[in-house]
Amino acid sequence: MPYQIKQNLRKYFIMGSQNCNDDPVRVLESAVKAGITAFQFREKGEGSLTGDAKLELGKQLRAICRGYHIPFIVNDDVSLVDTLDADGIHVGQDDQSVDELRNLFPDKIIGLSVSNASEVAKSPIHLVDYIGAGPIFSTRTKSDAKSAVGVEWIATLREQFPNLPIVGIGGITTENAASVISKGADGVSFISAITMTEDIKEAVRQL
Ligand SMILES: Cc1ncc(COP(=O)(O)OP(=O)(O)O)c(N)n1
Ligand SMILES: Cc1ncsc1CCOP(=O)(O)O
Ligand SMILES: [Mg+2]
Repeated sequence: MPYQIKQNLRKYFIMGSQNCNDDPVRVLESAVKAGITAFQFREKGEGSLTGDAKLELGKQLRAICRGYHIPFIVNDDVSLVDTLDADGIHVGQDDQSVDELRNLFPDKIIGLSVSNASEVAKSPIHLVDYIGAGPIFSTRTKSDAKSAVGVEWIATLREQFPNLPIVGIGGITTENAASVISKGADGVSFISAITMTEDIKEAVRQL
């Protein structure tokens, strides 16, 4: 794997066209130029593209990440991993199982969401490259998000897994990102902190 996963989790931007008021290609270009360290293509939910339109957008976003040498991770959609030559896939507890994904993609980055101790207990943590912990704060971006769990969830995970790459997600802003890192996360992941800002460069800098 050409990436240092902990370093690449530092400023992990997630986006689909449904999150953008502007052209998503321009939004991602601005974000990578400003210094994001990883990108997740999450074309999902109300207003999102499907079929060929989703694929075409994915190709453009993938090319941007390649040009800037940052990992391009696909959300949920296993069929896109090979088609877009993605660096990895992120799945949640109700998506395709990590065991199956690890068999399919022995050398790709696999990320898994965990929101509480019972999810940790039933997850093959040893098979994943990183975990997405959250929602840490309340979010309006994901309509079916679980309740916010708070920054202590990061501390709990860090105590249980001293070396596991951990990224916080959910309601992360320029104001609260530092509190997530101070509890032991390797990085922060965010959607609206970038897609809803007037100044992407400044938002990435502050994050
Ligand atoms: C980095 C990161 N962490 C968590 C999630 C959420 O994944 P999931 O629970 O599968 O929800 P959806 O994003 O699929 O709606 C994530 N995408 N990325
Ligand atoms: C995909 C996802 N998973 C948990 S919260 C969330 C949405 C994060 O969006 P935002 O950074 O705008 O709160
Ligand atoms: Mg999912």
